[in-house]
Amino acid sequence: MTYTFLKGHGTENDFVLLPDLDGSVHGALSADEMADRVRALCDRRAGIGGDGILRVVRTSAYTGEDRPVSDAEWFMDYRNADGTLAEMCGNGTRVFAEYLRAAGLAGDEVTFATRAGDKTLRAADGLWTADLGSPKLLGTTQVTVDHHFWPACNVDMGNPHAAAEVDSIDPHGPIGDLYDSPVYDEAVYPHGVNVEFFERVGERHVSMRVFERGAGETRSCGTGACAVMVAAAEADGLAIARDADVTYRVDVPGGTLHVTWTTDDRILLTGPAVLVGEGTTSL
Ligand SMILES: N[C@@H](CCC[C@H](N)C(=O)O)C(=O)O
Repeated sequence: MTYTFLKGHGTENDFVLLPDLDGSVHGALSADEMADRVRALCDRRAGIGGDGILRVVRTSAYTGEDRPVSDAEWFMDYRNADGTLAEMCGNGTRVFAEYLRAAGLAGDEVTFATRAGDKTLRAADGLWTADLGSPKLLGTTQVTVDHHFWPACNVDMGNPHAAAEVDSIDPHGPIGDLYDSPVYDEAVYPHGVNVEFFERVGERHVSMRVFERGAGETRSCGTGACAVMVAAAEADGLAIARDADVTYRVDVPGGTLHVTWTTDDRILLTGPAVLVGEGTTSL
């Protein structure tokens, strides 16, 4: 059986998109079969290659047990490259919105369902801004690489994050190459965690690297950038004492994102979304 795919990315966090509007293409697969298909598609040598999958399906046509309760027409069915489900993907929301717009299924503003609730995105000046809702600051935890350890801010952006401020994110420094997951507290994160390391570049300007749950080190992570911004803003005393919207620039290996924390406690993620091509596959 062949089916259509597209390839896209947001600051080089790259995805295979699977249009499956009425659920008839992938909906009949068992959970294990779908996980196998995701791994095959995301394989960078034998497949298309990607950090994850964005399946585009009508909310009413999604047959998974975790079907969201939502009036939104479209559901962003996100899966990590290793086949696991994830609640949220910030860069993915922009690429998903870009696909809907390019396919004539939405305009410059769209709301769709995700496993972390409905998300609204708006396009302006060639970028998309995603309203990712309120962050949850859950205290301090610890992450370790080799014999180095750092305190990290536990931030829930719909998916779990540990954001650690460090002196340097240089791969030749203590963080190293991030081939393996940093060690984290499994009691705090029983379902795994995305680990971000960030360093200060200037005022309200940071640079980060990330080890993503289910994907390894990636070139960007949108929710990770939001978690980093929240951690930096908290350290800067802006988590509570915020009398105006606050924006941080977050540099990632694949580009630049901007994250705004509004006075009404919402996180807005702004960045690019690119569709690079499409084709058919039988993977
Ligand atoms: N890259 C994404 C996050 C994707 C999901 C993550 N790996 C998880 O398992 O929570 C982003 O841009 O937010």
